Amino acid sequence: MSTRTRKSTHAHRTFGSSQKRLRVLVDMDQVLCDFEGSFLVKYREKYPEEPFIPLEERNTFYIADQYAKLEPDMQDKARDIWNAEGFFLNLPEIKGGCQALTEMSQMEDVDVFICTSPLTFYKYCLQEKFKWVEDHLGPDWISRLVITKDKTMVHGDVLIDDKPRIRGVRDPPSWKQVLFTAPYNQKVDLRGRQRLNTWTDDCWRDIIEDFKKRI
Ligand SMILES: Nc1ncnc2c1ncn2[C@H]1C[C@H](O)[C@@H](COP(=O)(O)O)O1
Ligand SMILES: [Mg+2]
Repeated sequence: MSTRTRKSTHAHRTFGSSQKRLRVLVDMDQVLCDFEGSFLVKYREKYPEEPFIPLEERNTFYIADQYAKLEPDMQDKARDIWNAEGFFLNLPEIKGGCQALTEMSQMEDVDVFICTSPLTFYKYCLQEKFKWVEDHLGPDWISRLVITKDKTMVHGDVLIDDKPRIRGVRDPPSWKQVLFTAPYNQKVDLRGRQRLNTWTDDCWRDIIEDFKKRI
């Protein structure tokens, strides 16, 4: 079979139906991959004498914004950590995330895509995101990876994402955000959004079932 006509069982099953299906978009950084935890470990290894911000005291989405307040050059030191080769590739999984994604993709009438934004300094980040997905979820998921600077441009019913405020050219976006809990979003106004605290219980399943009833 040629590459053009070959379809994985997964893709065939999910794209072939005319029935209304729930399209779920799932973010990577701090939803599937532990960006914050890994940053802190690597930062402290590289700068053991410098001040740092413990995870529970992180209060801005962008790490650099909070580190800039410590000392003027701290945001550059922080940026060097995630701009380095291998940072994205070696991010540990947020516990239970890949298992939940696999199970979600097997739910009836649900299509799951990964939707993530790259760094503007994209030299390593782009290819490492693809490799991370292949390593942790398998090669079939490569065709389900959407990398965009503007998530509002991606069509979906639900976006599971940790970013407190997601803006882009489309306002409102087609999707409803489910806010995945992270240290810096604990106190934000939910503005009608649901929250998902963890992948390790079955709450995500209840949220998806609830959205299925609404489409
Ligand atoms: N907590 C974060 N601090 C700094 N930069 C971050 C953080 N989480 C994600 N990022 C980076 C990594 C990505 O390139 C973009 C957007 O991430 P996304 O999880 O897709 O919103 O910002
Ligand atoms: Mg994120």
